[in-house]
Amino acid sequence: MTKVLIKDMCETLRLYFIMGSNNCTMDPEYVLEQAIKGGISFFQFREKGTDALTGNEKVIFAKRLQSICQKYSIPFIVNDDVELAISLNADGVHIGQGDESADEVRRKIGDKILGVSAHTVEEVEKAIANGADYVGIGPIYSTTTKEDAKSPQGTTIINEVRKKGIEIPIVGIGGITAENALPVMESGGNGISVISAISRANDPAESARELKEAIDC
Ligand SMILES: Cc1ncc(COP(=O)(O)OP(=O)(O)O)c(N)n1
Ligand SMILES: Cc1ncsc1CCOP(=O)(O)O
Ligand SMILES: [Mg+2]
Repeated sequence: MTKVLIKDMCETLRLYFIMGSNNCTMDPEYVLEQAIKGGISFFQFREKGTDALTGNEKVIFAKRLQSICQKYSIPFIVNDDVELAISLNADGVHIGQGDESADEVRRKIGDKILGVSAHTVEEVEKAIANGADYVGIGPIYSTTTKEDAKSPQGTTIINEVRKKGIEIPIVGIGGITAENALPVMESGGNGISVISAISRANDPAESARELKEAIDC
């Protein structure tokens, strides 16, 4: 896939689904395909934590999910593992404050999409200086999906970033559901990123549809 143009990034980030094998109660390939049918616009492969696949199994699994994304023209982003992203020719990489530095990752991935997690306005400014295409801000609400997540911070940082006139595309993350998604957009977010709201839903397609409706109104 060719690089998503920055001007299209805000729209593309609208419903960002993140998933690894240990986030699913059903077959992950089925979950991803259903999520796409329900309207997700962006996908992050995040294979980490308890029972996560490693080595060749992780690579094979990543390729299967990537080919589903390619079939539907959904950008395929790899979490943390920059070398995997490069070897798969993924559309991009998402890194956090504790991962490899953003400027180093930008140097390695050229013009692929670079997403960076940020928890303060200063971290957002630094991510921009280092070449981030978008930032993930959170946890907005409380989450049990990420073992080492910080305390929930609500939408305050998103508001602060926008009040400073910073225009980088922003997605909120952490504990987001159809019921609490709208404040993320109202505070200046361009999209929501979710794991469990879709990966653990009985009907992932319906859940994605509900999330989309919640932010489309
Ligand atoms: C869109 C998005 N935002 C934030 C994160 C969290 O990244 P990080 O802080 O590096 O934590 P891990 O996901 O690596 O555990 C994300 N993955 N995606
Ligand atoms: C990866 C990540 N980063 C901050 S919170 C979080 C987990 C989000 O998962 P969920 O949508 O299930 O709360
Ligand atoms: Mg990370």
